Amino acid sequence: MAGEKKEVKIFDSDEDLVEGIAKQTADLARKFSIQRGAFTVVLSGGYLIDKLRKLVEPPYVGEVDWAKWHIFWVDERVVKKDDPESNYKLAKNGFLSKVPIPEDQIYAINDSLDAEHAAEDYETRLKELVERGVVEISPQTKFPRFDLMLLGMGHDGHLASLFPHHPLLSEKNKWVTFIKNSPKPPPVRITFTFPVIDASAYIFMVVAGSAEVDAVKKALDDTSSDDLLPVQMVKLENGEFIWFLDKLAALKL
Ligand SMILES: O=C1O[C@H](COP(=O)(O)O)[C@@H](O)[C@H](O)[C@H]1O
Repeated sequence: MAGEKKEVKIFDSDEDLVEGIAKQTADLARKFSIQRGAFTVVLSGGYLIDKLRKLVEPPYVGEVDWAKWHIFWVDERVVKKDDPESNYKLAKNGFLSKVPIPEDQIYAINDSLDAEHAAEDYETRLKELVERGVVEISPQTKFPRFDLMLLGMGHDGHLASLFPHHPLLSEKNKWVTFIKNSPKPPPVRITFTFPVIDASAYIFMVVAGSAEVDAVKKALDDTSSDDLLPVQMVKLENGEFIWFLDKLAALKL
């Protein structure tokens, strides 16, 4: 695989969508666990977590080698882990508490730090995991290369905490950065940068329901615009970007 491969999958029902996500995630988990003895997975917040619900049911829950999984967040709100706004809490309640991933392989942000230091701390911890060979490094760009990012998109086309027209869209050096004026509350967050997202081996972009129908249309049909949505700015250097859409999200395609 060289460059970016794109695919759009449209599912007739929510059940088919969650089944499709579970099957392809389990297939990738097997592939990477065998190939490299680890499977590094990056989660977003939002309703993505609910769409992982089949993975925690038979047959997947019993077949997946959860001990190989390492969990990261593409973005996190700078709040305590038990705050209702926490992406960690969302994932813990909806997914992580239902599968036997070792606790020390779940890399939540340090919620005792302010945004700037939490971002620095997360980047330092990622560097240690690269040193230990848990997280791969892109040979081309030297940014960390995660096996799979399971992501959602906002109705304004944002992914992670990379919002339209925000200066963070042009961050080229940092792995993890922070934002204090997020247009979507809460305002203070940390986020992976584009170079990290672009180094991924696989991205599953999961969009369901009608709220993002216009963003999906623009993202997929209006690729030559000079006003690109953040999701359109992803350029995988050597990876596969797969859209998982339900019929409502794909209605205008
Ligand atoms: O604030 C956020 O929003 C996006 C999209 O969320 P959704 O509720 O529209 O699914 C999410 O991907 C991101 O992780 C989160 O912090």
